[in-house]
This record gives sequence, C-alpha cells and structure tokens, in this order.
Amino acid sequence: MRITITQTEKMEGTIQVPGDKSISHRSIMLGALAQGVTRIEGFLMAEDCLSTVRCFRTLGVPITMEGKSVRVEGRGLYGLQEPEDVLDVGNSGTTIRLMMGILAGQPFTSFLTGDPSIRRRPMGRVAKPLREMGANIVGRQNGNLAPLAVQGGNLKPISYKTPVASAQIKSSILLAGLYAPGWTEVIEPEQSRNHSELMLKAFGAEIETDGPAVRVKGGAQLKGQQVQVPGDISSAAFFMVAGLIVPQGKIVIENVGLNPTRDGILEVLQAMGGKIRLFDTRVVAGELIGNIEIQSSELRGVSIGGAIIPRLIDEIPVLAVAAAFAEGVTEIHDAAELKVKESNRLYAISEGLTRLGAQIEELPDGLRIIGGKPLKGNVCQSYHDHRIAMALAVAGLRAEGETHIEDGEAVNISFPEFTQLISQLQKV
Ligand SMILES: O=C(O)C1=C[C@@H](OP(=O)(O)O)[C@@H](O)[C@H](O)C1
Ligand SMILES: C=C(OP(=O)(O)O)C(=O)O
Repeated sequence: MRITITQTEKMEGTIQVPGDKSISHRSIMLGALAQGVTRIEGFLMAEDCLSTVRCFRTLGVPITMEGKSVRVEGRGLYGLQEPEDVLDVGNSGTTIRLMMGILAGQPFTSFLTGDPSIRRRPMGRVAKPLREMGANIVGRQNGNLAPLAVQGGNLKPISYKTPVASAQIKSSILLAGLYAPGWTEVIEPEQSRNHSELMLKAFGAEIETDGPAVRVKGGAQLKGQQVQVPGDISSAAFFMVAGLIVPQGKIVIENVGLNPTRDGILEVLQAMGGKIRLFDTRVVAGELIGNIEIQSSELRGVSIGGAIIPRLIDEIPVLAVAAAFAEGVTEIHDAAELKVKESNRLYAISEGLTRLGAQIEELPDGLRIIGGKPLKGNVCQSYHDHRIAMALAVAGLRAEGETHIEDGEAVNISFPEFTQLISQLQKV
C-alpha cells in the first residue's frame, strides 16, 4: 500500500493516539505469568502487540479481546505449556527479546522466529546474559540471529553490566530473573525506559532500583492486575512534529504517557523553539499522563547525544524531519542503535529526506541535518519500517505537491490509525 500525502497549510483539532506499545506488550506478558485475571484497557491493537498475544496463546494462555479491552487468564510463573509450534514474533523486537527471557526460565524447549527484519536483528545481546544464567540458546551466528531455540530451566541469578542502554535487554534479564533464586541485577550505561520495573512491582515482584542498577528477586508470586494503557508518546511524536512544521498548526493530543524515561522528544522539540504546552498532567496507575498542545513554530537546530538518546530512541526519525525544517544545523550523536532497528534508520531516514530535497548526512553514530531547505514531494521507501513511513509522511505535509511512501502498510506495526488521524486534522 502506498501512502500519499499532500502539502498542507493548516492542521487543527484534538486527537488521542493509540495505547503505548511497550506497556501493551508487558501487560500481556506479566498477565500471562500472574495468578488470576489481568484486565487491560486501552491496549494497542497493532501488529506488534498482536504478535505478543499470538505467542502467549501458543504457550497455552487464554486471552480474549473486546474492542481495546483485553482479558488475560494468568497461568502463574510455572503454568506455560511447551509450544506445539514455532513462536512467530512477526516484526517485533520487543516480543522476541522479552520472550527469550521468559522462555529461558521454562523447563521446556521453544523455537522463535519472525519476519525478515527480525531475522536480521541482533539477539546475541540477550542470548549472552541468558546463557550466563544457565539457558541454552541455539541459532545462526552462534545464537545471534533468529530462528532461535531456547532450552530453559534451572537458572541462576547474575549481575550483568550491559554495554548498550536497552530496555529490551534489561527487561529480558529481569523476566528471566523471576525464575532464578535470589537477586538478579542489570546495570545500564544510561537509563532506558523503566516500564518493566514499574509493572513488575505493580504485579507484586520485589524490585529495587539504585541509579543505573535494577534488581529483581526470583520466585515472587505475581498477581493479576487492572492495567490502563496510556497513549503512546512515540506515536504522539509524529503529530507533535506535524503541528510544529505546518504553517498553521494547532493540535491537542490527549492522554499521552509522559514517563520521564520516554519524554526526551518534548525536551528537544521545546529546546528547538517548539511551542508545546502540557496540561492536565496526572498519575494513572503509576504512569504520568497528560495532554499536549502544539502550535506551529519557527524551529532552530540543536545538538543532542548521551543520556537523552534512550529517552527518545524511537523518535529520532521524526526528529530529523523537524530538523529539516529548522533554521541552522542539527546534530544527533550516540544513536548507532538506530542501525539495528526494523531497518537501518540512520540510512533510511537520510535516504528518504534526501529524496525530498533535504540536506542530511549520515554520521557513524547519528545524523547531521542542515535545516531550512524547501522540500519537494517525491516517491519514498518505508524500508518496511513503521517509524520511517510515518516520519516521511510528516515531512510530506510540508513538501511541495505530493509525497508518496511505498510499503506504507508498515504503519500497522504500531499505529494503524495514523493516516486516518492525519486526514482528520488536515483542514486545507
Ligand atoms: O522495551 C521496549 O518496549 C522497547 C525498547 C526500545 O528498544 P531497545 O531496548 O532495543 O532500545 C525501543 O526501541 C522499542 O521500540 C521498544
Ligand atoms: C524499535 C521498535 O520496536 P521493536 O524493537 O519492538 O521492534 C520501534 O517500535 O520503533
């Protein structure tokens, strides 16, 4: 499917974005491992989270859905069944890496695979600590590439210093830690998103956080919960940038998750001169949420790197779009992780924005963008990557004429309502 975007003068209105992807995945996983029923409201009904649902059904967990409500009948820590078939995670890195941690604790063998993108992404970063804990993991390149076999059971706790700030690595080890006697510890170079810690605690696990270190105590009995999933700030980011760059933009996005380990995009867009106002902020089920008002703004370039990168890791493609419309130079460093996402995002966004006429250069660990050049519509590739498809669509709102994005169905991975919400806000 091709997405076509027409240059837009005015975007106005109030929207809600779908549920947070990270929290939706984790609510299924923790619900499955808990005793009793977990009820999830505002679940993200998108391909990645539905892949998690499919995998847990294959492990014998009854999961039913009605609208955006999901009911998970927990099986307890030791109640999963040996899967009769290969577990297919589709396009979802979060699903495969977090499940590897859970499966490492099971007294049976599981096979995991996914789409061509997943089969290219590095899994050794998770296989290494899980092997240290006692799991046996087999796959191509010594267990770095799916398809993977995970033979679990009899884990021992470890203290692991991860070389990369990654919530998927951290969460995988913490989930395996539920099955190891004593305390399992993960120490990160920079703090990544903390949803696993918050949710494990809410489900009844013993969790300690101590600066860059997080510890979980094995053997806890998890208990089913009510989960209210906030709107995904990573999805909201596309509409923040859209509202800032169109000549007449005034957009309100309601009920967005504002967890401080995820809100780097707000900080950076504000530092670029973006008129962004938060209101009605409140805490719901341990997560800060609020409404965001965005108005068209004259943006200026910024330089970012270091600890803020994990706080906006998925927003970098759309941040590059904002930078293309900002006065001056923007540099993004310490973002080499983007090369191992659904696509090589440093390459994909540079290639796409260059086709539209932007001045953007790939750096070894980031991007350099010289903003202010007028863009012109063209045909672009999504590289089967949802974030690239949506970022280029946003750029198309301010590119002369029409912009086409090939393989636009990638948006269904995290945000099936994306194009409909764009049309709803376009006023001229
Ligand atoms: O844990 C999570 O839910 C996620 C962690 C991030 O990945 P990394 O842990 O690989 O940085 C992020 O890019 C992904 O979209 C979701
Ligand atoms: C990187 C992403 O997801 P995952 O790693 O779960 O595939 C993303 O959604 O941008």
